[in-house]
Amino acid sequence: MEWHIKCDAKDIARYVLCPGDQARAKKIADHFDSPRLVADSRGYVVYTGEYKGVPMTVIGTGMGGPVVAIGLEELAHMGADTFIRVGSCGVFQDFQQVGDVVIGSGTVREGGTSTAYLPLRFPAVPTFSVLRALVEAAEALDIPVTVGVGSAGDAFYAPREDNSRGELYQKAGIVSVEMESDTLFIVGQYRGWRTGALYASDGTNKATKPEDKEADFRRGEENAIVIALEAMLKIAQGD
Ligand SMILES: O=P(O)(O)O[C@H]1O[C@H](CO)[C@@H](O)[C@H]1O
Ligand SMILES: O=c1cc[nH]c(=O)[nH]1
Repeated sequence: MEWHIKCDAKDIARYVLCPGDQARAKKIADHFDSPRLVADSRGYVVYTGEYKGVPMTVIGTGMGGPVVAIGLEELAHMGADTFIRVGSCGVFQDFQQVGDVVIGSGTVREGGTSTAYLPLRFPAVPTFSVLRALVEAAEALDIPVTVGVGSAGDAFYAPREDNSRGELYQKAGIVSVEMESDTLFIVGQYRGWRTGALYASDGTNKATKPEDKEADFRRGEENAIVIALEAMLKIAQGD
């Protein structure tokens, strides 16, 4: 029995979707046939079921690098080896709207947890086969996505002296800001897991917001969920 995620290893699938938001984990599990809540401890909620015949697990980790590292390490102890983060993000580019889906091709490492695994000179990037599966799933579903480099760090409400960081990231073409992909990619690199990540834009960092931000975000969230599920299905079918 793992220390934080209390369940039987036979309740964990090899293929894992890992949002931060526990409510999103339930939404993902609702796409499974016969989803079962297999663990609910220390803020982690874990469901296992089948998606189109393939056993999959979804974990709502909560926010930030430490809980992702602990949660996924314990799932890996129980046999998981492929992880797709289904997250939300803020954005930097003028063309990006609330509800857009971003697929991460890399992450600027601003969080602390990943540095306990590999120094900052290691790039935080997804596994190519997972990135490709995500892009192909989006194309097959005819859902437009932005593929690009994002950023992830620990401090959602960090005080900023000025907007120089935002201006730099906009100029450099950075397309997302969230809190877990740096940890996911680096811990995965170190442990030999396959990882990928996509995010629904909540537009937090945009100056102009659409009238109905909530509805637009929820549409993007559902799009990210179905892209992730279809990508994971293709990965599993290829194994
Ligand atoms: O929607 P999730 O997956 O939680 O991701 C984003 O949302 C949280 C912040 O609001 C952070 O966890 C950030 O990474
Ligand atoms: O970390 C995050 C997540 C969503 N939106 C943001 O602006 N930041």
